Amino acid sequence: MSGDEAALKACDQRTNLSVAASYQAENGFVAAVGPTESERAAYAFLPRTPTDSTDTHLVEFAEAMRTVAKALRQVAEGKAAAQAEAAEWKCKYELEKAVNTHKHHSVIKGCSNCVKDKLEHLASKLTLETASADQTGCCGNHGICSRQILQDQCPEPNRKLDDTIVGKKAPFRLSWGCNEDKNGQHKHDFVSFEKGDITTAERSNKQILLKWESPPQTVLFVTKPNSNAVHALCSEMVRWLKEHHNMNIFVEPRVSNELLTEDSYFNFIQTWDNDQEMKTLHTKVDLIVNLGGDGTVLWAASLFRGPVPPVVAFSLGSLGFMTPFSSEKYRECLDNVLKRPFTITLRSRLQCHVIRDAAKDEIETEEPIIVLNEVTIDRGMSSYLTYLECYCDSSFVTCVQGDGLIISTTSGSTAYSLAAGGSMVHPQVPGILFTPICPHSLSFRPLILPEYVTLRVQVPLNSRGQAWASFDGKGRIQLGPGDALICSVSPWPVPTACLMDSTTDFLRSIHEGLHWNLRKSQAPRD
Ligand SMILES: NC(=O)c1ccc[n+]([C@@H]2O[C@H](COP(=O)([O-])OP(=O)(O)OC[C@H]3O[C@@H](n4cnc5c(N)ncnc54)[C@H](O)[C@@H]3O)[C@@H](O)[C@H]2O)c1
Ligand SMILES: Nc1ncnc2c1ncn2[C@@H]1O[C@H](COP(=O)(O)OP(=O)(O)OP(=O)(O)O)[C@@H](O)[C@H]1O
Repeated sequence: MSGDEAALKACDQRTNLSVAASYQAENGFVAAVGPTESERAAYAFLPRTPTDSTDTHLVEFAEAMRTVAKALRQVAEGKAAAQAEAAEWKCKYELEKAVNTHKHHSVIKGCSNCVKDKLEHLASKLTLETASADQTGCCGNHGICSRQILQDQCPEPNRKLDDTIVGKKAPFRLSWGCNEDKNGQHKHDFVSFEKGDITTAERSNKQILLKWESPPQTVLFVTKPNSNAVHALCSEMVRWLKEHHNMNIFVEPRVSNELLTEDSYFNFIQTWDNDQEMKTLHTKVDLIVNLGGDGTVLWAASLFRGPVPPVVAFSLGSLGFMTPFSSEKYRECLDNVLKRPFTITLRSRLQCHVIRDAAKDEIETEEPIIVLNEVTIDRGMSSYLTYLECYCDSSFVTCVQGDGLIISTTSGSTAYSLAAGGSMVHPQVPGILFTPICPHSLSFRPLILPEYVTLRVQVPLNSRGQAWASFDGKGRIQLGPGDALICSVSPWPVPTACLMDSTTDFLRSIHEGLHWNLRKSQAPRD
């Protein structure tokens, strides 16, 4: 029995005894019946518990319990803070490791600085508000602020065989609109305190434009399986891209087999054999072409745990919140995307770590699990309520008692979180959604928290049942009492090409996909 449980039991016993003793004393049969062990304890207690003070003792007891609860919460908060800090350090370590790996890779190629710059730019989470002027001059072109984030023009003396097949990645530039202030100076800082006055800088137009610096050369196809229509379209598009744009084509191993079985014409397509090769895809692929529904976009994103190339998603599913392009017009669309600047939505992702109680608070050594929609913690097969303690950084948020909890990105806000009563949020709003599933409480409204926080969801040691975490609806992991899940925004967003722009596409998807706020118009007055 733990110290807390012992304290609880002692308080409980004390209260029961005092109530029993006073009842017996008041009813005059204490002396008539032979004393049992508990009665003897009650007699011993009697001098200290006057019969008229039962209520006082109950109040004292409640206060003692509050103190115990407060102490326990403080301990848990301390633990949460330490673990959140550990998670943050782990993320920093992983980022640093990634930078070093790429640095090493590029030293071999004789180009250390450019790749390091690339990663450092990306690692800064594309913090566009605080970007410093680049060589072409910030706000140089008609108030459009731009930063070159990918530049790969260094000589590569030791190219590997597959590099010669694939060629090097096409450099591109990201631009976003911004307003200039009276002096023609654009304020990069989000908050300024010139002359002691706190002000937020004018909001920039955060619609981001991607412009290739040289033509992209390599496309990866990610396609929905078990669909004849998708397969036929994929083989037609691969042919077209090869014949009209002379592109290098990557496909998944499954699709490679299908295409090669179909026709030896497809001998030029490339694929990968193992996870290690898959992990280097982002260094070869300029663009991802996605054929399927939202689930296929989730799948494509899951292939890239680090940087993700821009995704052009053709709608071949039923809803299509993240798939704005029509497959009928694929030639026109791909011509545009390959040759002209196009707008993108930067969709943030969440990185999740599981901490096992048995592992003495150390984060599981495996890499973080990255989600584009959400991580869900639910009760699985258990018929008990889930009981989850939630912390935001080191502050206690709440205990979830219900079917579970969804921690969602803004892109995921139109998926499971929406079904559980969460708000729909524009994908470029920097936030994390905290949405309960069937909470057994009348007042548990969903929350939206800022993107910079670390969330921790803990299954308490005295939980009646297990909890289960699933990631974008897949890969369920069991969480036992004492286990915890830690989530924060990943530094690697998914850039998806827009049909129009981020806002127009978002509103279109909620109108067309969900018939949002569709109502017959009120009849005019007679
Ligand atoms: N009650 C629910 O609404 C519910 C339950 C479980 C899972 N889901 C969602 O399904 C997702 C997995 O999708 P899947 O395609 O692999 O499974 P799936 O094939 O079961 O499809 C689930 C549906 O969710 C839609 N969807 C997925 N992501 C979306 C998004 N960001 N915005 C709007 N709709 C979206 C899909 O278009 C599809 O119609 C999970 O991430 C979760 O969000 C929803
Ligand atoms: N390349 C892939 N490899 C393996 N599984 C995939 C791949 N692409 C998609 N899937 C899975 O196939 C399922 C269906 O895909 P998707 O959601 O794109 O199609 P859909 O259900 O027809 O469309 P919608 O989601 O719009 O209703 C999803 O569960 C998804 O995870």
